[in-house]
Parts: sequence; structure tokens; C-alpha cells
Amino acid sequence: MDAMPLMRHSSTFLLPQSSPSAAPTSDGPALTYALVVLNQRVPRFFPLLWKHAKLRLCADGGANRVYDELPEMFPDQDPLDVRFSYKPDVIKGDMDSIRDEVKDFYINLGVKIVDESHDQDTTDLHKCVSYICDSTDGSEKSNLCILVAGALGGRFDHEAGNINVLYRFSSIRIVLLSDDSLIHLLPKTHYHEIHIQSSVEGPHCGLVPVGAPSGSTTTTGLQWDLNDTKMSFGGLVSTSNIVREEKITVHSDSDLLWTISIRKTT
Ligand SMILES: Nc1ncnc2c1ncn2[C@@H]1O[C@H](COP(=O)(O)OP(=O)(O)OP(=O)(O)O)[C@@H](O)[C@H]1O
Ligand SMILES: Cc1ncc(C[n+]2csc(CCO)c2C)c(N)n1
Repeated sequence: MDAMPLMRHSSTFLLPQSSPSAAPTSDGPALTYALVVLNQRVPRFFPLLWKHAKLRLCADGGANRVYDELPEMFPDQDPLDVRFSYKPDVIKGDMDSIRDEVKDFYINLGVKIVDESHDQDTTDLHKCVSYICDSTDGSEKSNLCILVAGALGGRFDHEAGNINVLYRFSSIRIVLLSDDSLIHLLPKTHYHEIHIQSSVEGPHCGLVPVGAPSGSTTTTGLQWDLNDTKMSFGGLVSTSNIVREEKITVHSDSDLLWTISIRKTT
């Protein structure tokens, strides 16, 4: 149990890049971020996520959101200038939601469009995550972190599909985001340290055994810590918990979802 490798997590992508705490520290590794924009209202801190990302993808109708909502976020600027500055690298999906005018606009800007309308068995988010993994070298995958904007709230079938992507790519760091909260997977292969960025996240949090029950989970740093505790749907799941310390530790025999609230001031 003690030989288990440590995985550190820290939501520094919610801080401005110039912020000292956004730089790599003992809080967590220096990560390379990719961003996937889904077809839901973009979060208010979207420009921050965009700046952190080295690769930016829109999942099908996510392109409509960048096209429509970014100019609304910067009402004092010319909409065209805003669209030029927020030009995605790739638009990928089954292309049944992107509007023709939006598709044509980005084709003219040279954006790569990957039409996978033949695949009706995987979601547009899944298709985008596959693209990012395929374009990342094996040695760089451990430093990759995929931020997913617009993944929570909205239609529950889509939310469940988005959570399933965390499990299907369980060796890749993926963070699902909305305006209100974030979710990521804590794989059972690791012992976890979560460094709380208390200026932008918390205090509400949860540990949820979505994929399978947990026979034993132990935590430190929470108001209601678990101590060799069983969790399952139909039994206990840790929701409405509160972070009490700057560092949370989690040790579990099952994959767990970690979720934490995002502060309104972000
Ligand atoms: N209401 C929502 N809540 C959560 N995620 C969403 C929602 N709507 C879309 N998404 C995410 O954005 C991605 C792209 O959305 P888009 O509307 O283009 O998908 P779609 O497959 O055409 O959806 P539909 O099931 O409506 O045909 C989806 O794969 C999903 O991950
Ligand atoms: C059992 C099963 N349930 C639902 C779908 C439908 N579906 C799942 S992902 C997707 C693509 C959405 O862009 C669609 C249409 C399926 N294929 N198989």
C-alpha cells in the first residue's frame, strides 16, 4: 500500500498565468494543457483556460459557442477581432450541430476540421480526447492535462457521457469544468495529494465512487474524513463535504471522482 505512486493535483489553470502560484511548484507537476470546448455556455473564466492551453479544440457545436459567445464577453471589441484571437486549432465531431456559417468562417481561417459523422458510437468529447492523445508523444502523455469547458450542467445523458470519458481515458489527466464545479478522476493506481487553490475553489467537495464501489477509502484534510470507509451507490457516498486543509490526501482501492466547487469570484 505504501509503495503506491503519488499523483499530485492542483487547479492552477484557474489562476492567471502571471500569478506566482500558477508556476510549477511542489504543489504539482508542470503540465501541458489542452482545451476542449463543448456545446454549452462557455464558463466566465474561459479566457484563462484558453491562455493556459497549447492546443484548443471545439467539439462539433462547441465551435458555435466560441463564435457566438466570445464576442459577447468582450462587448467593447470588434466581434471579428475577438473571433480572430480565439481561433481554435481543430474542430472535430460528427458535425451535426456546428452551423454552416460557423464552419465556413473557421475553414476560411485555416482551422482543421475533422468530420467523423460515420462514428455514431462515441461522443464528440471522446473524439476530441482521442485526437489530443494521438497528437501527443507517449513520453509527454504523463504531463498532459485536458481541460473540458461546458462539461457539467445541462443534459444529464451528456454529463454521464462526459464522465464516462474520464474512465475510458483513465491514464490521462482530464478535468471536466462548468461555472460551478470541476470533476476529475482519482485512479486507484495512485495515492493522491490535492493542493487546494482556495482563492478560486472550494470549500464544497465530494468523493464519489461512480465506476464501482470502494471497499476502503481513507482521506485527510476534509471536514468529514473517511477512515478505511466503504462507499457505494445505495450506501455512503461523500457529498457536501468541506475542504479543511490546503492539502487533501486520498487513498482508495477504487477509482473515485473528486469534485470541488469553483468560487463565484473566479
Ligand atoms: N447539455 C449538455 N450538457 C453537457 N455536455 C454537453 C451538452 N450539450 C453538449 N455537450 C457536450 O458537447 C459535445 C458536443 O455537443 P453537440 O451538441 O455538438 O453534440 P451532439 O452529439 O450533436 O449532441 P446530441 O446528442 O444533442 O445530438 C457533446 O459530445 C457533449 O460532450
Ligand atoms: C447503445 C448506444 N446508445 C446510444 C448511441 C447513440 N450515440 C452514442 S454517441 C453518439 C454520437 C453523438 O455525437 C450517438 C448518436 C449508440 N451509438 N449506442
